[in-house]
Amino acid sequence: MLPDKDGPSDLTGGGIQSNSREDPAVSLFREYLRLKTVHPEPDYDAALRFLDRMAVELGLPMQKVEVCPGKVVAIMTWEGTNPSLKSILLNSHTDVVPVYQEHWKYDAFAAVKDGEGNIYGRGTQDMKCVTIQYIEAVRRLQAAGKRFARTIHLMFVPDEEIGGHEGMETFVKHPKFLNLNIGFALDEGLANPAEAFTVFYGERSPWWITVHCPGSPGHGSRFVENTAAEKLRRVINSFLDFREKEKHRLSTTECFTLGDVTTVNMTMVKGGVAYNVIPCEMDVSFDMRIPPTVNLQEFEEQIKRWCKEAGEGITYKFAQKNMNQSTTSTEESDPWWNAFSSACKAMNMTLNKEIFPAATDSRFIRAIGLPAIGFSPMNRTPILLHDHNEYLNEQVFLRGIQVYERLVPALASVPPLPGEV
Ligand code: MET
Ligand SMILES: [Zn+2]
Ligand SMILES: [Zn+2]
Repeated sequence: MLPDKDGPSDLTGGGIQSNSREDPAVSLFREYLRLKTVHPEPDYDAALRFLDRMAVELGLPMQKVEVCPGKVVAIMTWEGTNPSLKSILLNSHTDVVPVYQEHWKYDAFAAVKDGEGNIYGRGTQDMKCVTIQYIEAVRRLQAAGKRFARTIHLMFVPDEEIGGHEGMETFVKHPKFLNLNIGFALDEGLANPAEAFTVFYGERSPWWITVHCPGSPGHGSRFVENTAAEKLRRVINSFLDFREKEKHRLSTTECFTLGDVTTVNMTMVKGGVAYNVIPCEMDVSFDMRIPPTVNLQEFEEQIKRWCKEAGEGITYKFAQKNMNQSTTSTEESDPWWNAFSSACKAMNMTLNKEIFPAATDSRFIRAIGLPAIGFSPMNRTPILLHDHNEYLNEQVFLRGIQVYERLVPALASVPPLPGEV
């Protein structure tokens, strides 16, 4: 491994303080990146120990709720001067996706910083940056002696990357979640390679489907009728022809982003036992992401037709089927959006409003009727989440703290809404 410019002591992690030229917030970020909260066996205990220490440093109480065995949600609370008002949620997940280490320039869990200040590591963009930015913004606001009317909760959840079933999806139904009395939530977004920042007011619905094709078996040397493979081919053709159409619609429609079309990707195929035995069944799986503007009932009818037209006995099963298409208001008259967008405007930030192309825990928050905005303050940054060599520049990271230093007060100072005391 190449030594980075702060010297080798920096790579040891733990409590060792790095070179004095580095901002302590950057050192803390790099320390958090070194925790291996990576699937399939995330070290959630390490994250919880880290967060415990942060809560002590910030002098904030932290509750831990074990929503499922071994799956703990941690919540730090900075009480407002009027705690009866609805609170602000700053949400982040602690888990990260696996890496193909052989394709990385550096150890994906060493948080190496290169000569340009780019910090490499799994989670630099998704979304350990945001976790530390929330913490650092709160630390600085406290140091400046600030207090706000509304209570602020910093929530740290497990399992987002594997669907959130034993994380946010379960926790939003828990009485302790309702006790938080949340009025508005911030969660993750995406980097933007240009000068603007992207904000997300809704998400596409993830549908994960496996289509099962039964067929007549027989010897591999014959023209057997009604084989599983023939049916599988028609199914694949229907799904992938639709994929082509949507891809074309995206490339030919001005101002469309990925969030505005349906993506379909064939991600798994299964079947067969030997070269010369025609199999009696074959399965194919697709990852589909459907924009909130699509009628989901009609979309499923179309899938049914594709299966029916492909031959007899074809069935399908969903592993993931999100039916909630709620979006969050971005009308100027909406008090939350107004506070958010005005604070950004005051910092001369340009915002691009989009539909999130993938899925985040925001979908569970919106599904219970709460407004949520997906936002990770990373401009001038290529979108590298889940990719090899994921990185974030330290200057962009530090600027993000300043962004939250303005956003959090604006949201926590939204005047009482109709119905609030
Ligand atoms: C659909 S579960 C969410 C897992 C991950 N965030 C994704 O969008 O793929
Ligand atoms: Zn994420
Ligand atoms: Zn992710």
